[in-house]
Amino acid sequence: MGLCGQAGRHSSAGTELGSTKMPTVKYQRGDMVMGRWPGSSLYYEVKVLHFDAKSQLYTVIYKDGTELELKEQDIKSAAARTTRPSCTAAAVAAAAITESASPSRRDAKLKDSFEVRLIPPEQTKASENNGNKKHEKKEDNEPANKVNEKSEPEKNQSRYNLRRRKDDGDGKAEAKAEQLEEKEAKMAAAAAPPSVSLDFGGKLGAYFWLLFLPAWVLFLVLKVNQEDPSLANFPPLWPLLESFWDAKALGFVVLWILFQVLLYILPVGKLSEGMPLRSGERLKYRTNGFFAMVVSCVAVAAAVQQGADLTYIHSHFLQLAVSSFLISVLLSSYLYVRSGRAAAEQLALGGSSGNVAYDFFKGRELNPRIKYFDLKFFCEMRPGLIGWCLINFALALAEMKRQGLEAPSHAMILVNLFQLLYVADGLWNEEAILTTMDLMHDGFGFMLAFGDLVWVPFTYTLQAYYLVSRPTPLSPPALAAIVTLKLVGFYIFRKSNSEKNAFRRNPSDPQLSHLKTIPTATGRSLLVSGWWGVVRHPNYLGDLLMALAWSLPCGFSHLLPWYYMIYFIILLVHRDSRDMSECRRKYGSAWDEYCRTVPYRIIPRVY
Ligand SMILES: NC(=O)c1ccc[n+]([C@@H]2O[C@H](COP(=O)([O-])OP(=O)(O)OC[C@H]3O[C@@H](n4cnc5c(N)ncnc54)[C@H](OP(=O)(O)O)[C@@H]3O)[C@@H](O)[C@H]2O)c1
Ligand SMILES: CC(C)=CCC[C@@H](C)[C@H]1CC[C@H]2C3=C(CC[C@]12C)[C@@]1(C)CC[C@H](O)C(C)(C)[C@@H]1CC3
Repeated sequence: MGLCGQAGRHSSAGTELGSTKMPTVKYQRGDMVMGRWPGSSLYYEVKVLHFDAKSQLYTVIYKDGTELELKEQDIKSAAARTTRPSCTAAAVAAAAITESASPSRRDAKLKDSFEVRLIPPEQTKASENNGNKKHEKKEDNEPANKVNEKSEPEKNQSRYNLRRRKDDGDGKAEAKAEQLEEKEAKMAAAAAPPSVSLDFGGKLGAYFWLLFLPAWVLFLVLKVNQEDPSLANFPPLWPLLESFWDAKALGFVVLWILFQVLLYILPVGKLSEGMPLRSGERLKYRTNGFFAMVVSCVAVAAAVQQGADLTYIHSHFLQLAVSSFLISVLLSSYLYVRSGRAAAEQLALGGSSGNVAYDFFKGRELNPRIKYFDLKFFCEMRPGLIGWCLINFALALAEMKRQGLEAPSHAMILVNLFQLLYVADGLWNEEAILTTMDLMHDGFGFMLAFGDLVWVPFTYTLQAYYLVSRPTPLSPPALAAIVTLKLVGFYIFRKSNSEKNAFRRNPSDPQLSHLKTIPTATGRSLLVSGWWGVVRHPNYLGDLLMALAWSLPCGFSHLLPWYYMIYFIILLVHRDSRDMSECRRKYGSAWDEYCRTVPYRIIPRVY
């Protein structure tokens, strides 16, 4: 080391570089030079962004957007290039840590470090745009940098690790470093600028979806009521206007939601922590969904025992759907109005386009709460999801009544049990929802309110509705094949979701130590083996296999019971591409590396 003298002795006059002044120092802004990677003797090509005379540090940027601050002695001129000029910071770091595998050497190197600070890629663009001024400000005030300053040695040790993680001694250092990673991730997230790209076709798209989604639900509900629901039989008969409305139906929906509110606020069950927000805060959620489901089942059974006729749900399906729709519109309006008072850091990224229709549709506030009552979490997991099972059960009773059966048909039992298992599993693992896209990134607006309260209970039940008046016998081999398919799908779905959830909650979980990971500049790693090494969304694969098993019992006479399967393929393909762009933005070249290592998105060797 110690290649050059101190930068300070050169600085006096200052050099004009674009609109900003840079003191006369050895390396100038824009120079391509070789920067030493902290903790190693490897040098990589970097661009000089800024020199700070006060701290005597150069801010440099790697090819993947990672920014570091280096001492002059850790920089060589490009002519001195010796190694891997175009590596990404992540790969660089991996090489560095592999190289320093021996603990004593590694410790020595880590000690020998650095006034270096790792700056997340999100900030890079902003800092590049704002030039030197921004950097000067950041050095003094940026909390992320302060944490990094302290923790760089540990951070490098854990983050840049492409080896199997159980090879790493007693894991204590790793656990400590992972805690720091989490802290850094919080800080990085807090500093992330709002994204400007608009999903769902942007502003025009929002108008379209606002009209199309309710119209589509209405179409499906009318269609499944037709004696011949084939596509040729179009359009379905339009009912009289007064038959859309039923005050009693609205009363039932309101009662159901209030009942779920009551179960949600009961001080029963665990309080789970959500993922860190941009502010660094972690919200607490009452995860007693499974309890709510069991109590709801008991309450429904008691009501039936007392003579309640659940087939009302079948005969008033349209009115119940319309009532739920009205509630979802009221809720979305409330959410939109209250989001006007929300602080900037409480808004979802990209949730504030300024366009009323778009913001109303997509939702602005990330976690709207009334005291501790989390509206998004509640709506996503409770009334609609448990309501879905209630409706399915009512439809099984309606089938028995309509077809004069003593027990529901095999097809109806399969559909009921399969979907009950899906919902029960979701509620049993309720904590896992806290790491999904909806909870972490999406605002709460019409899309999710309508999706949770109308779309899920009134379109996910179409298979059961279809079977009420369309007997579909199943042979024993068909039955066995469908059950097997469901179980295989469920296994993939559950295992992959649990693996990611466990990893995100505790990256140093000893049970996951056999998995390989790719480090990223944000401090979080990506799983690259196990389920997440097979395809990029193994959970979607399992979900799709289950969806297939839900449609198969309804046979092939009509397209209508296959609607869920078709919708789900579209939803998941779109969700996957939304997630890919989001991860590309978050993780930069580490994400590209993951995509190269795991080339298929959902179906191995196909897609
Ligand atoms: N029935 C339905 O209507 C329905 C609809 C949609 C979804 N779902 C199901 O809901 C579940 C959740 O789906 P989701 O769309 O929210 O997506 P998800 O797959 O649970 O979450 C995606 C996130 O996981 C993280 N991630 C991605 N690759 C990773 C890797 N290799 N290692 C570690 N973390 C990685 C990333 O976030 P971070 O890096 O920021 O953690 C990414 O943004 C899925 O099982 C899906 O099938 C059901
Ligand atoms: C209105 C439209 C077209 C879309 C809204 C989408 C919304 C209905 C889904 C988005 C994420 C979904 C989801 C589940 C249900 C449906 C959504 C809310 C889920 C709660 C179902 C149960 C699962 O076990 C799960 C993994 C917890 C699901 C999480 C995602």
